[in-house]
Amino acid sequence: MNIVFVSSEVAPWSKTGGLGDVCGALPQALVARGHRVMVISPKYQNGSKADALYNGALDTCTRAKIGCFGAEHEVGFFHQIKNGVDYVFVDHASFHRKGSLYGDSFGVYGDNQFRFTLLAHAACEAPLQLAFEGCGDRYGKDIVFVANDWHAGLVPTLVASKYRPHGVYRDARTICAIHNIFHQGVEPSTTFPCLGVPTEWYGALEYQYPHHMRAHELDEGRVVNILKGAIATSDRVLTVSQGYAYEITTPEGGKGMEGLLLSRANKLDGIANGIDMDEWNPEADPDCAAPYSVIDLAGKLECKRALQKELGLPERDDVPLMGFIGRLDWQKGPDLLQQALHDMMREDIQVVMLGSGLPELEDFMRWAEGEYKDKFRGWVGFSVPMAHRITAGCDLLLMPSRFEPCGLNQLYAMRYGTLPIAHATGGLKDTITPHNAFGDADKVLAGTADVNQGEGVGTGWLFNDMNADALMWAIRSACDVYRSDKKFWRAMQTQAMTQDLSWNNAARKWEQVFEWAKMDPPHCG
Ligand SMILES: Nc1ncnc2c1ncn2[C@@H]1O[C@H](COP(=O)(O)OP(=O)(O)O[C@H]2O[C@H](CO)[C@@H](O)[C@H](O)[C@H]2O)[C@@H](O)[C@H]1O
Repeated sequence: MNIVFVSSEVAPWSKTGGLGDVCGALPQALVARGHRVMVISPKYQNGSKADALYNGALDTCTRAKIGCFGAEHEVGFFHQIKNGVDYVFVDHASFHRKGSLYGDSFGVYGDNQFRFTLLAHAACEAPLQLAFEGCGDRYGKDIVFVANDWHAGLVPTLVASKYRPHGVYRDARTICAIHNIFHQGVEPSTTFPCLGVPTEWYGALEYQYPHHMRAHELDEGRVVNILKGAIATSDRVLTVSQGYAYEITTPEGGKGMEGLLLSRANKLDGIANGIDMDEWNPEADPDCAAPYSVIDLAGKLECKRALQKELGLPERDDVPLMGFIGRLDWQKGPDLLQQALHDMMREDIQVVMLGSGLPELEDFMRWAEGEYKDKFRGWVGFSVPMAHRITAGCDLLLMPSRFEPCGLNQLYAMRYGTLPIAHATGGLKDTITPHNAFGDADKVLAGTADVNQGEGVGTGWLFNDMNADALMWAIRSACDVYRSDKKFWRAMQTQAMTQDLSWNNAARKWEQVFEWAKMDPPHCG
């Protein structure tokens, strides 16, 4: 199949979180399975040394003129092949600015709707227009589009409204891939004429907030919601775990989309993410102090000592060292660690948090470090090498997410023999097997345990209630095993490290969804 991913981020060129990781790695796994895959993303330039990442991408000299926001805008396309994938970067002045991908210290950019409208239009044109010199024909019209999150969400709506009625993309299918339903691309309904979507399709994008969410008596709560349009017009909807696929059909998890998603339940699937086995490989991780594997974990202790040293924590082998890596926002639940801090610090443990986000939580990390000098470190910022060192050097990884569509850090952690302690939600619940005190550690260590028959020991701890008591219960339970039963701990590490977390597994399931999409007639248009 010819498959075209559209995404606002793709690692290593651009990344603020898991979306970048997925769009960097999954396409390569699909290529390895014999597909032709293109990834389309903006060519961000912020004046830092990260701009050089795009040096390998060559100008295709193809330009597309995009009619939206009351004018015609010209975009360019840059192209680079990596591991068989065609990475295409859309070039426009609005992607060149200081700050991060979506905003700067003043908040999110006011023109994000414009920037990502351009991306979606450009992505629809690329398979028709781009012929890569020496690399075969155009992708053409018989393709599968994967529109990731709201930033790419106009793609299914454009295919249905602008192309199919004119006989283009009749054989193409569109998949709306939801990595996070929290962000939907919502703007006042008056912006609809700017989007370049035919007028009669307004209803696909319209969303009306319920009464209690409106500002005043005269506010009708009408908006254009790009993700809603994608869910309504795409041929299938896919999200990144089965648990989350269910949660988004409920009022608690759907963020207003639950009704529409329920109506499309027969076209909704959930597939847990895999991980990039080369980038996250404890046997060859250039950011870590020593290599190690499930056969010989000696290097993990060296990584722990090196991390303690780097952070200026007491270098003790016997103390459980716990990490947190993630955006400091409501989703990831760092405020729960804030609430539980004093209880945690009463235990004989060490904690390191890496993250950036809400200023009050960044300040909390700085304050906690001063308050608990021997036990707590807060690393404010975004550092991929540091994330690797924490993943390798810690004994446990804390993931108190309020909701988590899939989560990648717990997968990385398990590969590194670092056991996750997580809130039982979404993909965390799907991918972590809870500690089973009745499991057979000997069999797990010998590689003969039948995990489906209850012989597994588990790969981490899950707590059900989103409160400090539940978190502390899980932390104490984990510390208890860590201190009192080294063999059981080793067995849990073994079970965690020997799982198949590769993308190949997930890519096979994505392929199945593409096939189902191809079998059905187009949903719209
Ligand atoms: N300060 C920091 N320094 C260095 N690295 C940092 C960092 N903060 C975060 N990261 C990295 O960013 C990535 C975060 O990935 P996640 O999947 O956990 O979350 P995210 O919410 O961004 O993704 C959304 O999309 C993904 C992909 O589908 C889903 O798994 C997830 O549940 C959903 O919320 C990891 O690679 C992590 O190491």
